[in-house]
Amino acid sequence: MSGLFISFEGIDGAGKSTHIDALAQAFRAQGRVVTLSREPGGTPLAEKLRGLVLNEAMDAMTEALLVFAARRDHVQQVILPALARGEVVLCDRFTDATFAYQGGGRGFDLQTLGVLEQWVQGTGEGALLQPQLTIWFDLPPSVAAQRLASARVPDKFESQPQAFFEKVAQGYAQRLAADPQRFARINADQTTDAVWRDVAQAVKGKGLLP
Ligand SMILES: Nc1ncnc2c1ncn2[C@@H]1O[C@H](COP(=O)(O)OP(=O)(O)OP(=O)(O)O)[C@@H](O)[C@H]1O
Ligand SMILES: Cc1cn([C@H]2C[C@H](O)[C@@H](COP(=O)(O)O)O2)c(=O)[nH]c1=O
Repeated sequence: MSGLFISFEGIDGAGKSTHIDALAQAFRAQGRVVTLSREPGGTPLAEKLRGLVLNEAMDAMTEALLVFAARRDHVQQVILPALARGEVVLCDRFTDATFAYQGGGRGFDLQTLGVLEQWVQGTGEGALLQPQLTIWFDLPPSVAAQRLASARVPDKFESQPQAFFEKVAQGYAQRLAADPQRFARINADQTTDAVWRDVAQAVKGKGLLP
């Protein structure tokens, strides 16, 4: 069986985590082995870098370099081996988040991010490791802020103003426009059941679940 790589994206509080476990269960019910992971993070080293990125003040380039360093370790240690074993890798965020947060939100140069993407995810002869499917939970920043206000103490990104998340959302929209086949855009401003229905439909629509 060939490996399958799915990523989940959206602004903070968009509702990704709520559905990743449910999708893992759906794949396990089909007899698939599932690797659940997240970015930044997913390895001991990358989790240390996550702690820095989410808690320390730094400029946009430092943030970009740290998330790509974490990604390199994660890709080498976890994602590629799991795909080689034929597993389903469900990853809470991947490189689209860097283009959205560091590129869109922070305004860091997109061309430089493209070079780093090639370095970190290049698999030879110009090919790039990318998810087969990216599920983008699209939620207005005002709604996400309301959801998060009652959910947890905000980290460095979650404390950003609404205008930052408007730019992050534009960053995601640009990534979708550049690679529409890979993306499923989900209206996350619905009940949890309705969002799950759309998530399941997106995965089935790609022929990844019966
Ligand atoms: N459809 C929904 N309607 C109302 N509340 C929701 C919905 N989906 C998730 N929530 C709630 O919103 C909050 C954020 O959800 P969740 O943690 O799944 O988002 P997330 O995208 O994983 O966020 P982050 O990326 O910041 O970790 C949680 O309290 C969750 O219970
Ligand atoms: C991969 C990645 C993530 N971020 C930001 C986005 C979120 O605010 C946090 C991760 O927190 P989550 O609760 O696990 O969603 O990190 C980023 O700025 N750049 C990235 O590449």
